[in-house]
Formats: sequence, structure tokens, C-alpha cells
Amino acid sequence: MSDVLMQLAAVLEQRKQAAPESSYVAALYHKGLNKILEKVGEEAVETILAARDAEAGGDLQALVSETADLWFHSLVMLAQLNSGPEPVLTELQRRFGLSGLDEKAARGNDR
Ligand SMILES: N=c1c2ncn([C@@H]3O[C@H](COP(=O)(O)OP(=O)(O)OP(=O)(O)O)[C@@H](O)[C@H]3O)c2ncn1[C@@H]1O[C@H](COP(=O)(O)O)[C@@H](O)[C@H]1O
Repeated sequence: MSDVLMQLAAVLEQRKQAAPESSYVAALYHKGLNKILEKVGEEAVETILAARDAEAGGDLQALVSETADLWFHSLVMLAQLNSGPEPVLTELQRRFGLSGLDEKAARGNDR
């Protein structure tokens, strides 16, 4: 699944060469980091509201869609700063590995 993030990141990188009027992402780059951060904030709020709605019996698909918007704009933010999903995935993997070790240690202590 992380392949999708890497492929999308490659497209986001290509959009740095595109004219602002030709692409949503190119237009965001052109508007600059403040506009991108504004979009990240906006999508975070929309994700929170969708989660509240889902808890109250609302549409789970709306939450999925808002979360996708949030992840997408976070990727644009990372690309604007010449980073990407890879270091984030590596950090998550490192934490997962650490927690795996913690669990093993805890099991060892039980014995
Ligand atoms: N995954 C996405 C994606 N997710 C969300 N969005 C856009 O993000 C925006 C969501 O924000 P809003 O709902 O606030 O919409 P808006 O009113 O148009 O935004 P503003 O004018 O307020 O900035 C919409 O315009 C969506 O189309 C995306 N736009 C593009 N992509 C991918 O990015 C790649 C490059 O896209 P282009 O730059 O359009 O070629 C493509 O491969 C797409 O698959």
C-alpha cells in the first residue's frame, strides 16, 4: 500500500515543473508554503468533523475521503520542503520495530 504513496510522491515531484494553471498541485506550489499549510489545517479540521459525524452514525466513507485529502495535502507539504513519504514511513517502521521489541521484552519478563 505504501507503493501508492511513493507513486503519488513521484507525480507531486513532476508537478514542480508544471505551469500553475495546468495542475492543482502546481498551483499550490506556486501559491507557496503558507497556502499549503492552510490546506493541511483545513483538511485536518474537516477530518475531525467527519470523525465526529461517523461516531454519531454518519457516513464512514466521508471520513475516508477527508482523511485522503489530509494525507494528500500533507504529501504536498513534504514535497514543497523537498521531502516525501519515505522518511515518514521509515520513522513509523522504526517505531513499529521498537514496539515489537518492547512486546518481546514484556513477554520475556512474564516468563
Ligand atoms: N490525490 C489527489 C487529490 N486529493 C485531493 N485533491 C484536491 O484537493 C482539493 C480538496 O480541497 P477542497 O475540497 O478545499 O477543494 P478546493 O475548493 O478546490 O480547494 P481550494 O480552492 O480551497 O484550495 C480538491 O480540489 C481536490 O481535487 C487532489 N488533487 C490531486 N490528487 C492527485 O495528485 C496528482 C496530481 O494532481 P494535479 O496537480 O491535479 O495534476 C494526481 O495524480 C491526483 O491523483
